[in-house]
Amino acid sequence: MRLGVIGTGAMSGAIARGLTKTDNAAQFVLFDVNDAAAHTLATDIGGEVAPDIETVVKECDLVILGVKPHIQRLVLQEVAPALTSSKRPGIISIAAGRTLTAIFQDLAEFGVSECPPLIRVMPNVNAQIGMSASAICFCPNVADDMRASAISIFEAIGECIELPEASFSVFSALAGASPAWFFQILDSFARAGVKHGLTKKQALQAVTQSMLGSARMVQIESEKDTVPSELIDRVCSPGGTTIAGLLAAQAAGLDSALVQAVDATVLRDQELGG
Ligand SMILES: NC(=O)C1=CN([C@@H]2O[C@H](COP(=O)(O)OP(=O)(O)OC[C@H]3O[C@@H](n4cnc5c(N)ncnc54)[C@H](OP(=O)(O)O)[C@@H]3O)[C@@H](O)[C@H]2O)C=CC1
Ligand SMILES: O=C(O)[C@@H]1CCC=N1
Repeated sequence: MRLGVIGTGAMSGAIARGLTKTDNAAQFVLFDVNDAAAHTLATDIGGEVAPDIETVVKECDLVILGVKPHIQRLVLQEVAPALTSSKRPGIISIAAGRTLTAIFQDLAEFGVSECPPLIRVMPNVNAQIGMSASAICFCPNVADDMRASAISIFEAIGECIELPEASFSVFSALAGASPAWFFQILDSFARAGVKHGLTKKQALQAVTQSMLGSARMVQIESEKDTVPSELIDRVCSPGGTTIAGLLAAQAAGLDSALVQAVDATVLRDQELGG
């Protein structure tokens, strides 16, 4: 399969780098206004750089639009002329907020009368190490084999669930944005460790391994229907250290800070939608 990428930045780069470490045999055709960015990625993954967007669209089976949401309309204007031929690639948007309807409305304004096969995916940056949590949804006209190809890409670089588009905003918060929050949480814990005398490296190693193990524990225990609150109780000894720390974190607004983070992300995602 020939996989096009328009906009070879942080997220597309993570997808491409992650995919080349799997046995998914995609051949990449890349384009970026920043020619150096496209060439760097091409060198890393063994792909080719196209001279323009039209070439990417004409040569590929699936094309990932990897530009920021506010740039997408501009890119769709350049994509549109190549979508009038009978062989049209699947267009995969990974942009936060941008709905399938908004994407088709833009294309229609640029002369595309019949909706092309449009696919929306919300991946995350951990795609680079095969650990993305991705959601996918499709326009009704996407053929079964194209759906399967798109799903196979995102399953190769982590987990991929089919989700109604209406749930994309909250998924974007919980899975698309959350890596940044977890990186922040790790960094904050590591600083607390430094405050108490560990080196930054020791502190980061301790808290990273603990977070990894805890996430895995939740995954494994959830198969037995054990919920996180039961796991919390297993750690909190009566009159012990953990409950003292947990209550202090809650008094400082831990729960409400996380809910507010999700609320703000959902709101911003919806603002970016049109
Ligand atoms: N970063 C993440 O973790 C995630 C991002 N996303 C989505 O992925 C998309 C890309 O985000 P991200 O990778 O962070 O952004 P980046 O800025 O890292 O990458 C975008 C790339 O597109 C290039 N570009 C800008 N304009 C054009 C154009 N007209 N034609 C071709 N290329 C262009 C940029 O070049 P230049 O830098 O020179 O402008 C840049 O190299 C966004 O829509 C975002 O919502 C989704 C999930 C997670
Ligand atoms: O910050 C953003 O808008 C993108 C979408 C999800 C993660 N990064």
